[in-house]
Amino acid sequence: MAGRVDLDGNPIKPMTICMIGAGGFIGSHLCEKLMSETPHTVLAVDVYSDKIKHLLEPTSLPWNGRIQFHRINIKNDSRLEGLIKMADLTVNLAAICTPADYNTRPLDTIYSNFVDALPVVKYCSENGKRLIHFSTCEVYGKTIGAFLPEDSPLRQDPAYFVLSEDASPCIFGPIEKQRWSYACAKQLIERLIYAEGAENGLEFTIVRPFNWIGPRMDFIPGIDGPSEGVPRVLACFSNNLLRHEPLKLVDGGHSQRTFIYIKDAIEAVFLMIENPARANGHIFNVGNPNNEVTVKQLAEMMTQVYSKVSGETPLETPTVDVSSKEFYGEGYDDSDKRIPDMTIINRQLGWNPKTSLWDLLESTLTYQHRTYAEAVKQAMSKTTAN
Ligand SMILES: NC(=O)c1ccc[n+]([C@@H]2O[C@H](COP(=O)([O-])OP(=O)(O)OC[C@H]3O[C@@H](n4cnc5c(N)ncnc54)[C@H](O)[C@@H]3O)[C@@H](O)[C@H]2O)c1
Ligand SMILES: O=C(O)[C@H]1O[C@H](OP(=O)(O)OP(=O)(O)OC[C@H]2O[C@@H](n3ccc(=O)[nH]c3=O)[C@H](O)[C@@H]2O)[C@H](O)[C@@H](O)[C@@H]1O
Repeated sequence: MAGRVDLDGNPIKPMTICMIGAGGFIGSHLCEKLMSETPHTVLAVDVYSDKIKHLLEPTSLPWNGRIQFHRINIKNDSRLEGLIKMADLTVNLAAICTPADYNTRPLDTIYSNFVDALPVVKYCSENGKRLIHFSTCEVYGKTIGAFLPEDSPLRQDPAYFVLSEDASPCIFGPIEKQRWSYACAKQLIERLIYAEGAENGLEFTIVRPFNWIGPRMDFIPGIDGPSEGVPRVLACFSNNLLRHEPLKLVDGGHSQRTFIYIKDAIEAVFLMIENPARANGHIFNVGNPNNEVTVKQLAEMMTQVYSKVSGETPLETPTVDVSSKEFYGEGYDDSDKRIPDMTIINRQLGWNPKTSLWDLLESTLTYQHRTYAEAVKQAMSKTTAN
């Protein structure tokens, strides 16, 4: 750890980071890397700590004293401002960010992604503290190309689908499509942070993750989350594979996504944390444009990879189509395609993703199998016995 320097060759001083939402998927990976590779201190704020328990106990861990857990709900806790004041930097990850909630719990979604983030922005601005705020690629909504005729040659032109921070519009569906409650709340908090920067000098960085996936993402329904819960696609498909049931393709699985390995993405956040002069005032796409698939192709690849890591033969019919209304309920809508423009992050931080989709699925599904296969088997045999 000694002699660590930033991208401009300046020594990196140890800092204190207030990380809100540290107990979630991204937070757990960020805390892990900060503890093992840097001398920084983390004030970890969340309502849950299960995913970072291995970093908090036992007290003999080499980073003992450099990570403190604060069980705080940021909706209503006066201790938050004190923690932000104690820190050099605040990283805000707290959010409701599972699509199944956007149309079924739109109020909670808007409060979580906009209203609850307001005090965090305010405290950072008033106390002259730096903020890294987690937004989403969903702020782009749909591509311009989605509105062209199916056979238009312009659909192949990157100008109509590549999503760039400083040029692409944000295209959401009508209000009754409540899917967009999340994207709209995230967009408004981005605009507020940007305005705090412009009018009051807030030092900020906004991160727009593009489908980061890996171990510890969300939950497996009925095992470490509610049986009726609907997590994001990686956990939905993992759950189907663990239970030997067909993977459900919403509206045929034609939507396209680019998936990036969490460990590649965390490298980018690291560079932002330790290179404030290059990261402040910027909005960054963080994704892997080389890993594009349709959801149907993702299902097929996950089926193949899972068979390899588990040694189990895939089902004869590995997928089944389901309507979005049946799967998510009224008010669902979808982003058609998500290719991140990498120009700004390349220029500012020299960062590029490394891991192919096959490789990231192999390590992630190995983890899923090792962590959950036995528990799922036991839960299923109990259900059969009853
Ligand atoms: N994973 C991705 O690919 C992805 C993509 C786009 C955007 N994001 C954004 O990144 C952030 C983190 O995402 P994640 O995948 O780690 O999600 P996550 O749900 O695993 O983590 C969010 C954490 O915030 C905590 N939290 C929520 N409300 C809170 C509150 N009121 N008080 C205290 N803690 C609270 C939750 O308990 C959870 O541990 C979110 O803002 C999300 O919108 C993630
Ligand atoms: O990860 C991101 O970058 C962002 O996008 C996600 O949104 P989305 O990609 O639509 O969510 P997933 O649940 O991962 O679904 C991906 C696609 O798979 C489909 N899907 C999902 C689950 C399933 O079982 N079957 C299925 O076909 C969905 O309809 C969607 O088209 C979430 O909104 C956020 O976590 C985040 O902001």
